[in-house]
Formats: sequence, structure tokens, C-alpha cells
Amino acid sequence: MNRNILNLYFIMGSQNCGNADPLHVLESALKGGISCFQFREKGEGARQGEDYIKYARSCQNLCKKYGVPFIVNDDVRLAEELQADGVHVGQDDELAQHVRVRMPGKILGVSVHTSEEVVSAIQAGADYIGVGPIYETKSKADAKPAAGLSFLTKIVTEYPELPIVGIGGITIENAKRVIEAGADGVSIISAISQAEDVQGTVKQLLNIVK
Ligand SMILES: C=C1C=NC(C(F)(F)F)=NC1=N
Ligand SMILES: [Mg+2]
Repeated sequence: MNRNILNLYFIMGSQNCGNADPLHVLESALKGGISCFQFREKGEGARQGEDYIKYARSCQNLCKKYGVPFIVNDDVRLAEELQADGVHVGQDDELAQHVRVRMPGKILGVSVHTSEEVVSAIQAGADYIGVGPIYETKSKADAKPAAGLSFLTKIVTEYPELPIVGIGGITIENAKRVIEAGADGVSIISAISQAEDVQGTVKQLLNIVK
């Protein structure tokens, strides 16, 4: 996997956009130049059933139009059905080694919070790991407390070859520090999906992370 796809990794669900049209938000972010997109449709107000599948395909088609990887969060079955570019799983989702077998040749991302979880993600064949929450996050109801950059720096030092993206409360103000700590990129939800000017915000973030 080309680690540069992690540079500016936008994660969004329809419920992250206030009353804006999520597809319009996604297209603006793609026009701004995001390097990767994660479809994360879960929790309160998430789309269901046929609407969920249709919405996922619309997001995937937009990503195809801009040549940006389309990654599905949690839902391995959906990722297989859509032939997504990859899938991202946490510790409470399907086991990474099983997902690896189910989706050979696709991008596999794993959320990690401890060194042991890093080791098992590597053994499972993960292409990248998500480390966070770096700062306090409003986007994940069951998020762990903010870990700061110390754990990320530790993992970058121990596993320099492992692609790593930071996540959790990352904004224009603090994104630079995450890159300086050694992350290949930053994952962002609210700072982009709730921006007044989505395309402009993405362009500003790109100047910071590149
Ligand atoms: C909980 C998550 C943690 N990290 C990531 C990513 F940034 F993609 F690595 N995505 C998630 N959904
Ligand atoms: Mg998950």
C-alpha cells in the first residue's frame, strides 16, 4: 500500500454532516484533494437497509470519479459486496486475520491502542494502523481517553516501516504536530465534515500535512 494515501484521510458518515447533504460534503472534500475516504455509517441516525447500500455505492462512485481509495469501516460484508478498496476494523469488529483472508489484496486498516494490538495487527497483515484518539474526540461515543502523541511516537520509533495514521480531535490547529510526531497522515471527521468551506479546509489541511 502506498503510505501517502494516509496523508489526509477523511472519515465521514451521513450523521457527521449536520443538515448538509453528505454526498455534497464528500464531493467538496474530494475536490479539495483528500487522499483517502472511509465510509463510517454507524450509530444514531445512520442509514439502514437498502438506503444504506445505495448511499455507500454513491460514496464509492464519487471516490472512483476522483481516483481516491474507498474504505469501509467495520462492515466487512458491505466491503465485499461493493468490492471496496479496503476495510477498517477495530478491536471489537471481526478479527483482522479473518478479514485479511476474506479480502486479499485489498487495504486492511486496524485501530490499535496498545503495543500488543500493534503486534497482532502486523501479524494479521494489516496495511496500516489507526492510532488514537490523539486529542479529545466528539465523533466517537465510546472513544477511549485522549492518548496524546506519546504512544504514536513510541510506535513510529519501534515500527518505522509500518504505515500509521493519527485520529481523534485533529484540526487545522494541531495536525502539524501529528505529522511531526511521525504519522504518515491524519484522519479527520468533524474538522472537515462540519467546516463552513469544506473544499477550502481540505486544501488548508493538505498544505499542513504534505
Ligand atoms: C476507529 C478508527 C480508528 N482509526 C481509523 C483510521 F484513521 F482509519 F485508521 N478509523 C477508525 N474508524
Ligand atoms: Mg469499528
